[in-house]
Formats: sequence, structure tokens, C-alpha cells
Amino acid sequence: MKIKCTKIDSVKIIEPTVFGDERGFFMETWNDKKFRNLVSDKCFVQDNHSKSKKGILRGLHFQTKNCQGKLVRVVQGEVFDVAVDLRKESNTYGEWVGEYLSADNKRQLWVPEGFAHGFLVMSEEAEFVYKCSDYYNPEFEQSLLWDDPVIKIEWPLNELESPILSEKDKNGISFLNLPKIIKEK
Ligand SMILES: Cc1cn([C@H]2C[C@H](O)[C@@H](COP(=O)(O)OP(=O)(O)O[C@H]3O[C@H](C)C(=O)[C@H](O)[C@H]3O)O2)c(=O)[nH]c1=O
Repeated sequence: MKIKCTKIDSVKIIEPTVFGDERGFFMETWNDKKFRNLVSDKCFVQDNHSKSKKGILRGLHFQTKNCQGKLVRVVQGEVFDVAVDLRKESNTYGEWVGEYLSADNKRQLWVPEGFAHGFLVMSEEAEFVYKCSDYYNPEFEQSLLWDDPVIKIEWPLNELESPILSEKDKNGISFLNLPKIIKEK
């Protein structure tokens, strides 16, 4: 596996080693020992899987308690995946990074705790799977506005007027009104 840096120090791109043959391909999508040695000492407690149609934007979500680190990848289609640094002590606080993840490029993104995360579906359909370093805690889940005027994420909307959002995401909070992110478990 290859680990690549992004413009935010702790957000990493992971390119797994793909073994192709006449049957198709094989790859290790997660190996605890390699992940801990090369990426982060976090362990995972929950796997998630979602399917979305083109133009859907899920996010930008974060939890103010039980903050979740996420190892994300796409198993069908393509998304533009975004992480926003919400760690007040970070020198990249309020900055974002975006990467195209697809079933074809097999790239993964490590989104550490303390980030808001979301993605825009670029293909007709996309299936998104990811590992989380803590449990879902709806009581402490927040949605940061996808088009926050301070963060200024450059979503590749292309011909889309605006993305398709859940009611929760339509009513997200602005960066300037962020609650204190609580690190405790
Ligand atoms: C996240 C989650 C949701 N749910 C239930 C709650 C709702 O009844 C239903 C759909 O939830 P939601 O609309 O929040 O799903 P997404 O919009 O895909 O949320 C995710 O979107 C972005 C991409 C993220 O990074 C987060 O992991 C996650 O918040 O699943 C659960 O039961 N467990 C869970 O861990």
C-alpha cells in the first residue's frame, strides 16, 4: 500500500496494492498492523455502507462527542470526498481537502477525528463504505453547511445547480457557529 500526503497533514490518501490476474483482482482493504504502522494508531469499531444517486451530497458531518476517525472508500461509481479540519488548535483549522474516490482508482481517504466529512456523488450511482474509530452518537452529531461561505469548498457541481441534500444537511450549521468539539469518549 502507498500512503500519500494531502494539504492537511493528518489527512492521508491510501492506495492499496492491487493484485490483478485473469480472474480479476485482489487487494487488502484494511490491515490493522499496516494501518497502525503507516497511518494512525486508531482502531475501528463500526463499519458503514451507503448507496446514493448522482448529485447527492451527504455531509458535512461530525460528532462533538465520540469524534469519529473514518477510513473511507468507494466500491461502486465515483464521489468527490471532502474533509474539513475542525480542530481549533490545528494550523489548518477551517481548511478543507477534496479527493476523487472511485471503484476504479480504489483510493481510500483517512479522515481523522476532529474533521467534518462528506461527499458528492459524481457517477450515476455510488456505493460508499467506511470504517469508524468510534460509535455513531446521534445526540452529538452535527451537520456543517456544505456551502459554508468561510470554508468555501470547491465542489465539482458541473452542470448541477445545487446538490441533493437531506433535510438535516439543508439545515446545517455555519463554520462561525460551530459548537465546541468535545474530544472525550
Ligand atoms: C451515520 C449513521 C446513520 N444511522 C442511521 C440514522 C438514519 O436513520 C439513517 C441515515 O443516516 P444519515 O442520513 O445521517 O446518513 P448519512 O447522511 O450517510 O450520514 C453519513 O454521512 C457522512 C458521509 C458521514 O461521514 C457520516 O459517517 C454519516 O453522518 O441511518 C445509523 O444507524 N448509524 C450511523 O452510523
